[in-house]
Amino acid sequence: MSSSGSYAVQPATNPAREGHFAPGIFSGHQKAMSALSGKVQTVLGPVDPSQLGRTMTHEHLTMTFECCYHAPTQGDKTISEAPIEMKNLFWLKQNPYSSHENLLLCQETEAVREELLFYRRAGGGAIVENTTAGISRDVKILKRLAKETGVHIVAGAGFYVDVTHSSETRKMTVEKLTDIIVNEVLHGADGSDIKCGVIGEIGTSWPITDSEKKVLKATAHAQTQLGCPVIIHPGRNPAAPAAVVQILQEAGGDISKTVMSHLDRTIFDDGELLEFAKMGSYLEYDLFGTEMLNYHYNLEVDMPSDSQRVKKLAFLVAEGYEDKIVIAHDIHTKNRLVKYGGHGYSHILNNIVPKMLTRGIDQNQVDKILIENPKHWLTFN
Ligand SMILES: CCC(=O)NCCS(=O)(=O)O
Repeated sequence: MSSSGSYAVQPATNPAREGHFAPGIFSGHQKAMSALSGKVQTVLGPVDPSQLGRTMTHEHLTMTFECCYHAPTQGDKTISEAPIEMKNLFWLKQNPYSSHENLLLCQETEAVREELLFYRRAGGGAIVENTTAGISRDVKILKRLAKETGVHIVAGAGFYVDVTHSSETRKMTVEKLTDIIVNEVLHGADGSDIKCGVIGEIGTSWPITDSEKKVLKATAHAQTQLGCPVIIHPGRNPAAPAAVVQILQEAGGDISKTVMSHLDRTIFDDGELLEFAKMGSYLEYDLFGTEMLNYHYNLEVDMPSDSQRVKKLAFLVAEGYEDKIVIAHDIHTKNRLVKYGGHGYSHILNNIVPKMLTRGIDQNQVDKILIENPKHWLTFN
């Protein structure tokens, strides 16, 4: 920021910024950036960061996950194709990706609306909705939900994992991808004027594909121009988060304003976790409420329990990372909703916070994790 409070555009000496925009377009961005500086951009418009309150930094309110359907064993084929029934809820908890119906969160807007009202009553203020291109983002529904529930909702710009990239997306240059992302933040997404307030979740696989590498570079370039928050979905390998950060860093991204999601199923070794933490991103434990015996996307992984997640948070706090931790549930299937016997969007506030307080994390640290860290991350530079 300049002393007059307006955003000072850096000279184009950063290689990540050079040559990507016609001067006319760039000065348009410059104007919008000064308006967003110091604000959080929700689907209802920019707000003062102090208005957010307790914030879940990684949720979905409407999306489809058919891209990631996991075929069940032969014996479970019938349940997998049937509508969801009470008697199959335990099966669904163990096999969430093997039921077609379970992957259609987009059919549950009324239930989600009701559950956001529970969330407000439980003391929740804001939700970051990470649905990006490839898993059916719908910012118009997000705007309606924000209006009807009073929950601040921040929508995500950009692209999910490679398997969802269209052939058109794959052919795009980094410049074109950057333009799309910048446009979703400055002008609106999904053919509307409803604007995204974060880039991501940007999807990556393991190994990271060529198309994903282009999207990561575009993410860094867009972030450099916008001064905005970024959130990443890493591949399922302990080396994946650092590999992503390296690509973002080399492309000029601001790692201190980037969240690395899904660490609960990605890095297990404490030494490796601390090595990664040193790279400077926010560290996100966002699968609270998910407990399953076999994690079908990577059978090598033992999905942790909520108690183990809390232990990891306490470890990171003890190691001095209380200013870098953020948490969420990452609800992305129907069975996670209260309507289907799941934990819903208020589980952390109702059940995990009291547990944190008995496991060496004090109220001030809880407030940092739920209020201060999300606020700083989400505020545009
Ligand atoms: C779209 C939701 C999402 O990607 N969730 C992550 C699931 S997992 O990779 O952690 O299993």
